[in-house]
Amino acid sequence: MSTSLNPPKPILIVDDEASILLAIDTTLQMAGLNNTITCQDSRRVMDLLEDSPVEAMLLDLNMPNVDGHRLLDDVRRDYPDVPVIIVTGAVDVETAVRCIKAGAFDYIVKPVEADRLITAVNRAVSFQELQRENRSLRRHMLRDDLEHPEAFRQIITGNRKMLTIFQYVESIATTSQPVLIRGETGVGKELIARTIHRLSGLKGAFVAVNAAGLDDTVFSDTLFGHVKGAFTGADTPRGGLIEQADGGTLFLDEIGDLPQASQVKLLRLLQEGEYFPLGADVACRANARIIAATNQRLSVMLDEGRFRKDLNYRLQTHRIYIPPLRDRRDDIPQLLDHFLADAASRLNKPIPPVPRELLPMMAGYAYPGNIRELESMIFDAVSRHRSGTLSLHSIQAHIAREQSADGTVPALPNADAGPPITFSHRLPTIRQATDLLVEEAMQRAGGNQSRAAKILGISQQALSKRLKKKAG
Ligand SMILES: Nc1ncnc2c1ncn2[C@@H]1O[C@H](COP(=O)(O)OP(=O)(O)OP(=O)(O)O)[C@@H](O)[C@H]1O
Repeated sequence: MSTSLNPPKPILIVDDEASILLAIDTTLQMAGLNNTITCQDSRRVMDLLEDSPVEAMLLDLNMPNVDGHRLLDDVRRDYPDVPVIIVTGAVDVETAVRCIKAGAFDYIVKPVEADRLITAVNRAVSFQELQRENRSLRRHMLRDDLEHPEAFRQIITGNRKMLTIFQYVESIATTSQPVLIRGETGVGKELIARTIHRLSGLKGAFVAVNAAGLDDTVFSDTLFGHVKGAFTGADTPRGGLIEQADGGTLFLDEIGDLPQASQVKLLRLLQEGEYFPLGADVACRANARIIAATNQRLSVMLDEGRFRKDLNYRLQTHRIYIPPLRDRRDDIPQLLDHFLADAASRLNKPIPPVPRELLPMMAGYAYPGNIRELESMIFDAVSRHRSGTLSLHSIQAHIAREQSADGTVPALPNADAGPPITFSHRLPTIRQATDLLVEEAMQRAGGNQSRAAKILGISQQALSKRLKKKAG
């Protein structure tokens, strides 16, 4: 069995027997599918469909007046997008084959088993979602622009790959299926998750849970809550965050850190739409869209058996990979302007003019912490700024520190201790200063031209030219 959020359109149940209508309706309601319409008079079905579009239809075959076979033909002809699930007492294979040939989506024999019914309805709802998503994707690919650019305002980018992600986000935002967002730390996974929620039209809240470092008990208590007496100190029952996300989005960050036992519970939540608060014997139903994120390579974790394959499979109905900043360096100038203005406004300062060297320096760095790192480098520099142009000192020191930490280049001695260059009374000529800089960079890079070029914020070819000129 799999679960769905309530579909946007109702499920129409048609049967001439009131008791069966009630039984089917109750089964769906108990499974959380409470957007239904029931109809006992088959003559009204086509009018009903004309008045209000439906997500899927459950149809009895043997009914007085208009029978199910005829209705199936009419619905397939006028509403070919509506999946029709036949629910009938007829057990013969010929009838089943005839219905499937006529375009029925599924065929269920009475007495109806709850699991079988819910699976069929969820399959029909997922099918509809997929259809909507396909249509939306096609629309977006053809349009090549965004329908709701305002929803992406907080995400600064002009990068082609990111814009394609935005189009994908628009096309999946309204489905209820889970989304898995992958990408290194600080690339903007939560920003994208929030944007999906904003575009989803869901009325409930966006609730974020970070799974990093939580053991199974803490994770379960945080997410699912507990009943009174579940553990020492649980004096009152408490609802979990899943309750707060009811009708909204639950954002599970750092999903790769989930302990195995919690992975099983999350799988149940995704598959059955159910969870157990700690200490409870009776399951509760959840109605939240799940978005998960990870900065880990799940493929490696899957191979090593640290992440469940079934959970991975269930989570990644929709997958988004956000590239690291070093793979979209064309965004750096825009981000720089944005974070300068943002830091100045938060610190209540005017936006400082920046030296020409800043951009090349920033463009040559690898940003292991991605956009969060860029943001904090700029904030730090602006907070230290007093007057004149922005000092590069803190930024240079940060880059040197990071590069030495990951072994890219040897550390700058006392990088934090003072201004990066001190001048004697007589200034060097530009040529002399450039030669000295190149020499120093080559020394710090241990003779490696590509590293030295990175330190200097120029291309390797440009450095190589300068070295040749110097030698000549
Ligand atoms: N394109 C962007 N434009 C503006 N700000 C951004 C952009 N991408 C990320 N940020 C900012 O960078 C910071 C990190 O973003 P976010 O928390 O969404 O990243 P993340 O990938 O979820 O990180 P983590 O894996 O560490 O949880 C936030 O302050 C966010 O506002």
